[in-house]
Amino acid sequence: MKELTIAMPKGRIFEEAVVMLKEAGYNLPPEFDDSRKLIIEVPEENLRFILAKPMDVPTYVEHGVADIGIAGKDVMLEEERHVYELLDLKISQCYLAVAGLPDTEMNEVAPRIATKYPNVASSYFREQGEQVEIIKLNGSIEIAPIIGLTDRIVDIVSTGRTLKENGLVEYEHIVDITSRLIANPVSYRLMHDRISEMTDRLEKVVNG
Ligand SMILES: Nc1ncnc2c1ncn2[C@@H]1O[C@H](COP(=O)(O)OP(=O)(O)OP(=O)(O)O)[C@@H](O)[C@H]1O
Ligand SMILES: O=P(O)(O)OC[C@H]1O[C@H](OP(=O)(O)OP(=O)(O)O)[C@H](O)[C@@H]1O
Repeated sequence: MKELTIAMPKGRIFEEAVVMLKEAGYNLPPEFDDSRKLIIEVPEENLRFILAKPMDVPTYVEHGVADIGIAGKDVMLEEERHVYELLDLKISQCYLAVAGLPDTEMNEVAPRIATKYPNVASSYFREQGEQVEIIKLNGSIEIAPIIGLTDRIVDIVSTGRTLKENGLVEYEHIVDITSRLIANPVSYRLMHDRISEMTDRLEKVVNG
C-alpha cells in the first residue's frame, strides 16, 4: 500500500499539530521533537511527512506531491489553491485585522496598507469600496505605520500583545483563523479510506 504523504507547516502550527496526531493515536518517532530533517518517514504508520513553510503547504497539496496537509485558514484565503478542506482542527487560533496608529484617519488619496496577505487585503478593501495601495512585507508588519511606510496594516492578531507593545490599535476585525486539514482532490479519491480514517480520528480529538 502506498504511503500517505502529509505536508506539515514548520513553525508555530507544527507542535500543536504533532500533539493532535499523537492524541489521534499515530505513533510518531522522536525526530518529530527535535530535528532539522525536512522529510520524515514513518514506515510503521505508512506515513511520510514533508516539513514545509506554512505558506507553501497548499502548493504542495495542490500539485499532489503531498496527499494531505495542515494549513492556516489565512494561508488558504491568500493562496486560493484547488484543494479540499476536510476539517477545522481548531488549533493556532488567531484572526486577521486592520490595525494602525491610534486616532489616525487613512489617507484619502490612495491609502497604503502593509501586509503579508496582499490578496486577502485587496479583496477586503475592494469589498469595502476603498481603493488602496498594497505594500507586501514578509514579517514584522507592525513596523510599517510606525516608520511612516503605510497608513494601516492587515496582519494576524492573537493575544494582541504585538500591537499593544508597538503602540498600534485594531480598527477592523476581518476574519477568524484556525488551522485546517486539507487534501489533494485526486489523492482524496484514490486514498479515500486512509484519508477519511485520519480525518475521523482527528475529528474525535478536536471534539474531545
Ligand atoms: N500569533 C499567532 N498566534 C496563533 N497563530 C498564529 C499566529 N501567527 C500566525 N499564526 C497561524 O500560524 C500559521 C503559521 O505561522 P508562523 O508564524 O509559524 O509562520 P509564518 O510567520 O507564516 O512563517 P514564516 O515566518 O516561516 O514564513 C499562520 O499561517 C497562522 O495561521
Ligand atoms: O497578537 P500576538 O499574540 O502578539 O500575535 C501576533 C503576531 O504574531 C505574528 O507574528 P510572528 O511572531 O509570526 O512574526 P512575523 O511578524 O515575523 O510574522 C503576527 O504577524 C503578529 O505580528
